[in-house]
Amino acid sequence: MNNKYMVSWDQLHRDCRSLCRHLINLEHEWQGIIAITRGGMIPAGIIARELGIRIVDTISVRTYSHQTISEPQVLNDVTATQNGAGYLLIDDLVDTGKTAQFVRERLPQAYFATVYAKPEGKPLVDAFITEVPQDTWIFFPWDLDLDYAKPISKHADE
Ligand SMILES: O=P(O)(O)OC[C@H]1O[C@H](OP(=O)(O)OP(=O)(O)O)[C@H](O)[C@@H]1O
Ligand SMILES: Nc1nc2[nH]cnc2c(=O)[nH]1
Ligand SMILES: [Mg+2]
Repeated sequence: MNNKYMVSWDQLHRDCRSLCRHLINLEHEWQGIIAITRGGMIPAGIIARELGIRIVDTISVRTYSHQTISEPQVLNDVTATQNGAGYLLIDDLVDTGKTAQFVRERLPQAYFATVYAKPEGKPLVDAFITEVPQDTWIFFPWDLDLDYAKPISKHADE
């Protein structure tokens, strides 16, 4: 994928807090949160803090190896609930929707929210905050490093 969308820790925190405001406006008493690991873990932690939720479970699903998609694989299943009723289901993003569809089949009653969404996958989630184009790869702060940036003009260092 040629285009990149780089997310800083600040932006991630802001976008997670925007998602929290949406969730609070639903005025629902959540039983707990289920994070889809690994990507959903940091957003789920921020949401747990803002909403005062202390029960956080996980379902570990792997669909990608770097940027190559394959079939979703459950590496560790959720334990707290049968069908997700009363739970918030949190992932970092929905792209093709393959992971979301797979998890939804297991937890059909959960309220599914992601921080970022691409057009193909967005119909599969109940809520998201920021839309990113389909041809763009999202880089999260936990995958990035602070590094030297070359000047935009090729004459700048002369
Ligand atoms: O909508 P999709 O096309 O299915 O892509 C979205 C999924 O891909 C990433 O997970 P990944 O499989 O890379 O595992 P990870 O969360 O452990 O990094 C991301 O965290 C979502 O869970
Ligand atoms: N980090 C990251 N993981 C993904 N998994 C599926 N799409 C994406 C993406 O755009 N960025
Ligand atoms: Mg994931």
